[in-house]
Amino acid sequence: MSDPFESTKPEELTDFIGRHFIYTYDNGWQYEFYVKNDRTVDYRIHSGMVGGRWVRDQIAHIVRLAPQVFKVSWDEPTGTAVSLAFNLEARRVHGVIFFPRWVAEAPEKTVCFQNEHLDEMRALRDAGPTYPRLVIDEFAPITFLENCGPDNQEVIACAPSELPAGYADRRNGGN
Ligand SMILES: C=Cc1ccc(O)c(OC)c1
Repeated sequence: MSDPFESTKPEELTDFIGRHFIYTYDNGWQYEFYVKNDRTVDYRIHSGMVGGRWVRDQIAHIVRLAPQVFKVSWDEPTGTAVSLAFNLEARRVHGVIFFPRWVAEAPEKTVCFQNEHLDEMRALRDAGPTYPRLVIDEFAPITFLENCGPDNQEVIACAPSELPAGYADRRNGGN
């Protein structure tokens, strides 16, 4: 902590692991995100360019940048790269997503429960085209936040469309 450039110690992630979020980017895209453990995230996309898509057990790089500020980064089987900064104190996320060209051209090809289509996604990634990438960065207020503990398999366990009506509006924050 005295050296801001030292890497994150496991105990510095305990505040973050197990957190379950819903947030809506300023462009209207709504995401639900669960920090399963220090290397793994699950998510569901409620609306936006790839609304309906959901993913479990995505391996990610997770670090603490400052007290209550965490960064989560990963590269998906589709070739889409994502980096998210969570500010728990301010209840705000900043997300950056780098879409390969083929996803920008046909986002619907990625709308599925990805875990059941991993080989297909890698084949589409390898077929491309990859460039030019579509880069989108946005802020999002966190409208729902709870702690579900680590390695909870019930948090992200069904498609967005299978959730009870109004689930994504279950707010516990003023934003
Ligand atoms: C593509 C996945 C994904 C998951 C959570 C996010 O907040 C996100 O923001 C761009 C993207």
